[in-house]
Amino acid sequence: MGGNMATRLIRAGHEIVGFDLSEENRQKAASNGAEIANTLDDLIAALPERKVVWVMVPHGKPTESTLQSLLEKLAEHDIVIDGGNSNYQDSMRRGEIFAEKGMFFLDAGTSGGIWGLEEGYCLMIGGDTDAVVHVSPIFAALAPNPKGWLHVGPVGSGHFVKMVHNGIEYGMMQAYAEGLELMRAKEEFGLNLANITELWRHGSVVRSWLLDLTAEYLKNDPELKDLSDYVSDSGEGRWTVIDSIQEGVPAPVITLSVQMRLRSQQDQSYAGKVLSAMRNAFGGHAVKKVSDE
Ligand SMILES: O=C(O)[C@H](O)[C@@H](O)[C@H](O)[C@H](O)COP(=O)(O)O
Repeated sequence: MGGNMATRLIRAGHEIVGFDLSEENRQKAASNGAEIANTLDDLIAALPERKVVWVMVPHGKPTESTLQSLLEKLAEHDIVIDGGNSNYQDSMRRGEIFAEKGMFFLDAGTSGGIWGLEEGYCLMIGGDTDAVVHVSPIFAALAPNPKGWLHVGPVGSGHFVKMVHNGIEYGMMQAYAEGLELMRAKEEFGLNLANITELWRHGSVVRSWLLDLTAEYLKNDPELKDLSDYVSDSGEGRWTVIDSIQEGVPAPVITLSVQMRLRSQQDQSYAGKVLSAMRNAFGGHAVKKVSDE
């Protein structure tokens, strides 16, 4: 994703120095017009004064260690932007540490995925206002249009808003998935789900980007035969649920959507086996064995 963002910035006339641990990614960025650094030190040395570094690495340890290195290597007034899906509480903590050294840390919740290069990225920015203004040409180039980026609040708020955005993403995805499964089960109507999702894209109340992508997928592969029903998760859904509990704000749809993800990640659930065992024990009801499947 960082490579695509660099490409979009270069297309808008920005000069980019890029560093990636993977040689392949470095070469790709070079072929798209970025100046390539072979180490983080080289990257910092190549940047002009009031250095601006955009970090786009997986959240957790990779982000933490990259930011720690930058803290040691950058100087007062420099600006670091974390565009990954970091936990907002980590971003608040990092904001304080950077501020102690007179540097600026901005958290940029970034939505757009693999489509962002052409469609633009939606950016939710947290941090110091002057620093945001200083780097605003970057946000303007990455966003689809002037309304596609926003300084939402103080440091941490960008990743908080992105976390909630992803919680909503979970709920929307789960609702579409359930509706499609119900229509598929109604065999007597022989419903064509590719045609129906395409239909809903035009004037329906439930049209959306997620629906656009679903309709396109089903057009090419209506039975989804090769896909497993295992659905991974990167953490933002879980954090949204934890936050809703801490804030005392009910979020039943998002919570159940996250629970469904977790269920999808189990093969044979132990809880299901326990239910089966109890039902058999109290009622003598027949059980289905793994060997029956
Ligand atoms: O807005 C976006 O572009 C997406 O939300 C993006 O950030 C990413 O695809 C998700 O983080 C996946 O999240 P899960 O792995 O939790 O489904």
